[in-house]
Amino acid sequence: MNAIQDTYPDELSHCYGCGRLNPDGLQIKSVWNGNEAIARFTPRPYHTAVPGYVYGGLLASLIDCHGTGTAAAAAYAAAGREPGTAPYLRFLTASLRVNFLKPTPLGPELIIHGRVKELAGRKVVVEAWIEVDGETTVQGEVVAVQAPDHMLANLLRRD
Ligand SMILES: CCCCCCCC/C=C\CCCCCCCC(=O)SCCNC(=O)CCNC(=O)[C@H](O)C(C)(C)COP(=O)(O)OP(=O)(O)OC[C@H]1O[C@@H](n2cnc3c(N)ncnc32)[C@H](O)[C@@H]1OP(=O)(O)O
Repeated sequence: MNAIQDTYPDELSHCYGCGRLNPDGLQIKSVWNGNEAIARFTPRPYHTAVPGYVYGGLLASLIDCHGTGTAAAAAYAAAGREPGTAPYLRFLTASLRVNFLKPTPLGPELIIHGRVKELAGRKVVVEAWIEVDGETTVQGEVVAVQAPDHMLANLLRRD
């Protein structure tokens, strides 16, 4: 199954967290299964907080971009539309809350989960959490708001 980020148009694919066209970014891939979205990410040694543990800012970035990706996938599904089709359902982070429940070990693959708590109008509230070796170490919530048309129009204008 395609990741939602692989369906974003090129102009909206430069985000540090989730843009497939950002060679220095995290390039996370969120796959929607009809119920939740899952992304997998293995931190690099330079993503260190203290030796052996993952930097919290990276974990927040994973929650952030997986949250906006989950919102996009869920919004297309709710509208009965094919992901990535225009007019684009692309979401910005209005609010990001992250709780670090316990230290996240550096080395193993992280599994990032995203589920929709609320979807109404242009707003999607996503609960997200990070699992490593079967334990949840981070829990968060993203309020994602659909990018207003005037913002998209500026970026998508081709002249
Ligand atoms: C980075 C800027 C890009 C600009 C160009 C965008 C076009 C490209 C689009 C897509 C590319 C995406 C690239 C990936 C992004 C990955 C994640 C990030 O890093 S995003 C960067 C950090 N986030 C921001 O910089 C947002 C800055 N904030 C804003 O621009 C506005 O505040 C925005 C669009 C988020 C909302 O403004 P409104 O005027 O459209 O919203 P209203 O109509 O007032 O609210 C809609 C609903 O959302 C709720 N809402 C709005 N802000 C909220 C908040 N902070 N907390 C809770 N709810 C909030 C409201 O209560 C309302 O809810 P009710 O419909 O009444 O239920």
